[in-house]
Amino acid sequence: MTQPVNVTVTGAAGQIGYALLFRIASGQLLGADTPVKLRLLEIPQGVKAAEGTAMELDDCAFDLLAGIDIFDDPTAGFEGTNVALLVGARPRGPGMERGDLLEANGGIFGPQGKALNAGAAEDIRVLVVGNPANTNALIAQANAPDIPAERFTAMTRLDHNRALSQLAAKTGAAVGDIRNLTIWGNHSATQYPDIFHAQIGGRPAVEVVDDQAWLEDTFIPTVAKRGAAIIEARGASSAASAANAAIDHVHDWVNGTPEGSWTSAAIPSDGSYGVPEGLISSFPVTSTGGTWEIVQGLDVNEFSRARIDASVAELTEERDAVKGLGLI
Ligand SMILES: NC(=O)C1=CN([C@@H]2O[C@H](COP(=O)(O)OP(=O)(O)OC[C@H]3O[C@@H](n4cnc5c(N)ncnc54)[C@H](O)[C@@H]3O)[C@@H](O)[C@H]2O)C=CC1
Ligand SMILES: O=C([O-])CC(=O)C(=O)O
Repeated sequence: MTQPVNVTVTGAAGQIGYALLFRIASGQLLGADTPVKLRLLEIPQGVKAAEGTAMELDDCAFDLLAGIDIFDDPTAGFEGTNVALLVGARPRGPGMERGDLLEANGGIFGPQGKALNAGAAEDIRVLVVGNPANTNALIAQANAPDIPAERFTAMTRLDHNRALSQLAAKTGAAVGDIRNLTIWGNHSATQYPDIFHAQIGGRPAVEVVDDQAWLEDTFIPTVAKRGAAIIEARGASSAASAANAAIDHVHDWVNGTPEGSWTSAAIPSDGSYGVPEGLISSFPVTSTGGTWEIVQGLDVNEFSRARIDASVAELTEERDAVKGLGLI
């Protein structure tokens, strides 16, 4: 049997944690041949609930689950870890401004970055889910100077999947017939879901849709504001769909994206498409050999350019704010 892979999940006792852990343990994150050891990291108040989840994981008798450990200290929680899913974050409370939220999360992602730097395995890969995900990833990365910068990523796969589903519903196509959608920018309401390079059953998606008003007035805002719509409907933020997207992101990162198609992930910019180098921004990406690469050479029309620029401007502001707070 192959060596188990150590997977640390922070915020393990939260709603996304509950939707995520069972799927990791069943082999959906890394594949049906890869045993996993789960490391659940919580704050002290969350440890008891994490213990309950661990009992349930035991009760599933998953073949691939080689062990579960629970921690309330990041240094111990990230010791030897290969895959870190940073889900736990400080939600925005009443009256909190963006700056307050960034500062509160700096208190989480700064120490977690240091702990990853101190003890994670050589091949560590980090996915940040906790919001504001892109900038939290930047904070963790800045605190982990010995880990290659490209190992820090943030999740826009939920946005990507939401866009796929909306496009399928509009056109009557199967989700599996749609290729090469892109989410650009920040995981926030400024994100830009781009269908200009997408294909549906081999035809350009814009041609199949043939409805610019729908694109501008329905598709883009529906995808960008879906998180808020879920909160409104469910009384709680997306959890199972967020966990599903985290599984998709890491699975494709480790096992590769299918030939001839790309997905979306927020990864450190190398300056491509005019996104300032170092910002953790969503791009069209493929993965081969365990490394994300930005899809190059796409024409960006004026409509797309303005929207990409607006989201990237927000990311730049967030970066400047955390820099001002001394968090990076
Ligand atoms: N990127 C994306 O697409 C999405 C991101 N999110 C974000 O994911 C995050 C988690 O969401 P939920 O699971 O619904 O929240 P939740 O509030 O149910 O759970 C969060 C858990 O994190 C724990 N936690 C807080 N600080 C921690 C720390 N320093 N170390 C370890 N654990 C810590 C809490 O005790 C709690 O159990 C939120 O920030 C949410 O906004 C949610 C949906 C989609
Ligand atoms: O909007 C939220 O607070 C949760 C989130 O990130 C999403 O569902 O996309």
